[in-house]
Amino acid sequence: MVISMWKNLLQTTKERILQQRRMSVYNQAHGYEEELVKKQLQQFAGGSINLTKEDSGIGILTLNNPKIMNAFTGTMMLELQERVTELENWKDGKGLIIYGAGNTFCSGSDLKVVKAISNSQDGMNMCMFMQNTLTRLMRLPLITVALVQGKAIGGGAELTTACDFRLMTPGSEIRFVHKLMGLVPGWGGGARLVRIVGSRAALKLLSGATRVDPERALHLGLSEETLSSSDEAGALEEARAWLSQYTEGPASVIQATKEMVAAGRELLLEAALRTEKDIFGTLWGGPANLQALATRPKHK
Ligand SMILES: CCC(=O)SCCNC(=O)CCNC(=O)[C@H](O)C(C)(C)COP(=O)(O)OP(=O)(O)OC[C@H]1O[C@@H](n2cnc3c(N)ncnc32)[C@H](O)[C@@H]1OP(=O)(O)O
Repeated sequence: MVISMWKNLLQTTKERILQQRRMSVYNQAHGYEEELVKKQLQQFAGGSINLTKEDSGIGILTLNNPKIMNAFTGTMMLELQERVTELENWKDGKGLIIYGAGNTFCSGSDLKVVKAISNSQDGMNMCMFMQNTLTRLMRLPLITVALVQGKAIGGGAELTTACDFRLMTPGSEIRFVHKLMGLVPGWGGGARLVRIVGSRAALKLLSGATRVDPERALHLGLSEETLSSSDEAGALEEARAWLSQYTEGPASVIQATKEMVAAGRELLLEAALRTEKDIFGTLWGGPANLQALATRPKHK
């Protein structure tokens, strides 16, 4: 009886955590009609977003539209949402690397799409769609890395900020060019950049449309490390090795760790503490915890 009540409570807690993770920033109450937005984005086809899930628990997400520097068409935006849904449901997942095909990261929105939807309502719809998707990406229970080769420009720079970490290859750059387009970031990259580098550095990068090379990115805390390889296979291998330092161990523990940090990053202290308690409750006395106790570990 007590055990079954405990199991029910645990299940309810897990469902609440899952629900929080999938919560969208925008819904109908904000005048956002997702099905209409999807129909419109469907008209702008090209490129793809591919996902490979490796046995190690690391997923590789490829932005694949190299003819236009992996710029996002409408169908790529839709596919990104689908892949994020798939990753939210990946029970054995622990980490994710996002990179661009053809040795370059992403040059933002496809300018053809930008021109075609240059009225205010359509622009706002695309902005809400991408904010919803990138917020869910940021909240994935996986440790995420943007592997920046070549250029991460405009929306591409914004996408890097939805990842937990950025790794850059020699000669690469991250650049928020929005000002030069008469814009500000709209995919959530402005708000996230402030949280990563602080408001003063963010203001400089955005108002100067500054080219951020690997050295400067390291100095600002925008990048974790400059990799030594510039070629795709070598850089991916280095990124995998870097990420593996943090994904060793059971998926349940890695996922809980990421969710706890995401709560600490996003919520006010009391709400973050309650979430930490809920997440702790999903692990305490669980298989990984019992197995660790059985080995009577010493952490010398
Ligand atoms: C969310 C808000 C946004 O993202 S607004 C969009 C912001 N992005 C931009 O404005 C990027 C514009 N493109 C550029 O500045 C340059 O193409 C960059 C990315 C610096 C690359 O320069 P470079 O290495 O010399 O290559 P390139 O110019 O020859 O480009 C190769 C082909 O790709 C194309 N391309 C590039 N970016 C886009 C894009 N965002 N949308 C559509 N097409 C793009 C170029 O036009 C070029 O094509 P083509 O060879 O001229 O047919």
